[in-house]
Order: sequence, then structure tokens, then C-alpha cells
Amino acid sequence: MFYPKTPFLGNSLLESEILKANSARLPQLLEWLCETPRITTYRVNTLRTSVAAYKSELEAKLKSLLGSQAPKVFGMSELPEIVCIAPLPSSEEIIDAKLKHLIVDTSCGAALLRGAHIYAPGVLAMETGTQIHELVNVFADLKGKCKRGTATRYESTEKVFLGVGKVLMQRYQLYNNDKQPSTGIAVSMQTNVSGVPALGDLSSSDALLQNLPSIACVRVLAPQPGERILDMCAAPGNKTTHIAELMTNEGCVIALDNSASRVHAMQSKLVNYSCIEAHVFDSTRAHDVTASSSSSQPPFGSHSFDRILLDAPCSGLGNRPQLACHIKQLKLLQSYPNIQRRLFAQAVPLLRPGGVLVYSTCTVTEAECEEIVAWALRKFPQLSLVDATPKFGAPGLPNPGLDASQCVLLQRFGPNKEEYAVQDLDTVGFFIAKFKKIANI
Ligand SMILES: C[S@@+](CC[C@H](N)C(=O)[O-])C[C@H]1O[C@@H](n2cnc3c(N)ncnc32)[C@H](O)[C@@H]1O
Repeated sequence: MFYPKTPFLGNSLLESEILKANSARLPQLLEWLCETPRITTYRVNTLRTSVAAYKSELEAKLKSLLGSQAPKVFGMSELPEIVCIAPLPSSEEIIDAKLKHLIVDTSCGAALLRGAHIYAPGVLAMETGTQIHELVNVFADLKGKCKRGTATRYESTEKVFLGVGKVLMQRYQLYNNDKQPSTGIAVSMQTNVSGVPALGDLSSSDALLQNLPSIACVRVLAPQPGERILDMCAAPGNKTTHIAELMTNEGCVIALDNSASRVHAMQSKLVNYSCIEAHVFDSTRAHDVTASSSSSQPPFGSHSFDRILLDAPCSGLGNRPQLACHIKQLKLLQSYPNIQRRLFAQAVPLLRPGGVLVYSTCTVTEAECEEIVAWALRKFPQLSLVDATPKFGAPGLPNPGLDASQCVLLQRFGPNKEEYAVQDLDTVGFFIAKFKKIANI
């Protein structure tokens, strides 16, 4: 069975940009990015329910859906608000020659390997005559060459088998161009080659489907009830609501994002959190020396916040699995550190002396991770790098701008699992650094 060993499909220029100081680690990293994290994680909203209650509810739901095949559900003492779903035993990847083929795009393919069902926009090809409730072999088109609406069997050496699904929508429902684009689940996955249970997204107001490093990131920020906290790049609000939960909804969380549609979309998530105020605002302009530090609207004055989360826009290369990378141009990849530095430079004056700044990205490039930390320590002597605890991942990678004692303060989630602080984690790629403002500059 063909399975990609790099999401970059031969674009060595992009590959060589990812790890420059640690290029020997690149082949292992690329292969890891193509593999699926096999554990599914939910963050329980502890303002609404207890972890024990949610866990029993989830166990009952899985039992009713999957009977004796229901996967194990477990918690983690190191991260009390998390509930994890174990993978199913791996099944043999035998393609049933009697079934028709259905082709999905690579981002849909990646989602279904993590347990999602197939939504209508992701279906590229469905063979003519495919009936409702028929079982089909599902493949991803790695090269992006399959035309949407293809009605014949799509033959390619670069399509990869992902599993078997049950059809819920027919061709005319998927490709009726006269009407609005189709929405909803088109194929419900029955099995997939990753072994991640095909449960779809079970998020509710009681718990949110969220990757472990994102949950760890807010724990590192360590928000306290009554504080004033800025979330500079907040949409879709997953970390914002976690911050509010750890603050027991007491204090104030200002959530900024420059995308109006993304802020609009996250509003429904925020209704039960009275401590969150969300604004559409460009955080590269969030600081204004003339504004008051108690201002309720952006921009804000100096020393306005006890803690700041800068979960920066990034290349997103930590997403796993990646069947084909969404970034195709070097220029785009190289553009992220610039915006990250501009946002960082706003965060520093906004933080009160003694305050905490957490910088995080869901990527793996040195330029957006360790190098931003090295740059920040050079540029802002008022910042001190502190231990990004609680620790789950590995230390930061060796970097010419950081000494070994600084690297161990960082948290990087990558393929070197033997270096993780907590064993047996199988996560997406992620990076976390924590700073304290030590001087009133
Ligand atoms: C990594 S996502 C944030 C994810 C979010 N923290 C969460 O956990 O749900 C980065 C976000 O930064 C936003 N963004 C990009 N440039 C920005 C800017 N100049 N000011 C504010 N937000 C920005 C994007 O719209 C995007 O929603």
C-alpha cells in the first residue's frame, strides 16, 4: 500500500526550510507528519459538568454506537480536564474489490483518518450508480488532480486507500450546481486504516474536541480567577473558553481576532461565558501608549494585562496527518515570522510588570518556534524565559540563538517522543514558550 513519507510531495525547497539548524532530524519529522495521531481528546467544560460525569456519558454513548467494539475511554492525572478515546485494534488494510470507489480531497482525507465522517464539499468523485447506504472504498487524491464531480472510476497511482464508508448522499445531491453548495455528511465512515474510531465530532457545550497540546498551552498560561487576560489571536475561541473555565468565569478575557467572519462564528461558543469580550481587531495595533490601561475597547494602554496568550497565525505544519501540505510556496512559508514578530512586539508593552506571556504555534518550523524565542530575548531585555510547565512534550530543538538551559524551558511536540515529559502521547506538532516580564520598561 502506498502511503506518503512526506507531505511535500517532492518539494525539497519547502522541506529544507523547516529545519535548518537540525536538518538531520528532518526525515523523521516528515514521516511523522504524515502519520495519524491515534488518540482522540476532548476538553471537558468544568463550568458545566465534571470530568467523571462526562466520561461515563461518553462511555455510554460509545457503547450504544459500537457495542462490544467500543474503545476505551480514559483520563490523565497530569491534565485533569481531558478525556481521551483510545484507538481500535488496527484492522488489515484489505481493499474489497467488489466495492465502488469514492475519492476525497487530502484535507477531508486527513480529517477522516482522525475519526471524522465525510462532508459533502470534500467528495471529489463518486461513481455513477452509487446508491444510498451502499458501502464504498474511500481514497484520497494526493496530487489534487481529480476533478470535482468525476463520475467514472478515478485511476491514479497516487490515490491512497483510507477506509470503507456508507453513502448518505447521491451524486445529484452532491453536484447540483444550480443550487447552493451541498452541506452535511455525505458518507459515514465505517472503518478507517488509522484505527481512530469514526465517531465524527462529538463536541457539545459540555466538552470540546481539542488536541492535547492546545489544552496544555492554556495550562502553561495558568490563568487565575479575577485576572485581566488578553487572547491576541483568539478565533475560533477554543483556547479563549478554556482560559475562562480556568478563571471560573471570574475576571476579564479580551479576545481579539482580525477576521470578522471567524469572530462572528465563535460568538455562539461564548454565550455562557460572561467574562469574555470578543472584538474584531488587528492585534498588530493592539497597543496605544495614549490609551488607558483600564480601557474596555482595543487598542489598550501599556501594562493593561496580567497575562497574554499569543497563539500566533502560523504555517500550521504541525497538523497531522498531512497527506499533502497546503503550503506550496516558499514565500508564503517564509512570511509567518514577520507577522509573529509584529504581534509579539505589541504584546510586550501591553503586559504589566510581573505578567506572563505565552507564545504558541501549531507548527514545527524552527523559524516560527525557537528562532522567535531567540529573537524576543534579544529584542526585549524586560522579558525572561521561564519554564513552560506543566510539561508534556519535549524540550525545544537546539538553536544557535538559545543555550541548552533555555531550550529545556520550551515545549515542542514532535516525533522525538522518547524526550517527552509524559510518555505515550500521540499528538499534533506544537510549540509553547513562556515569558515573564521582569522590568517596567
Ligand atoms: C492559530 S489561530 C488561533 C486559534 C485560537 N487561539 C484557538 O485556539 O481557537 C490564529 C488566528 O489568528 C488570527 N489572526 C491573524 N492575524 C491576526 C492579527 N493581525 N490580529 C488578530 N488576529 C489575527 C487568524 O484570523 C486566526 O484566527
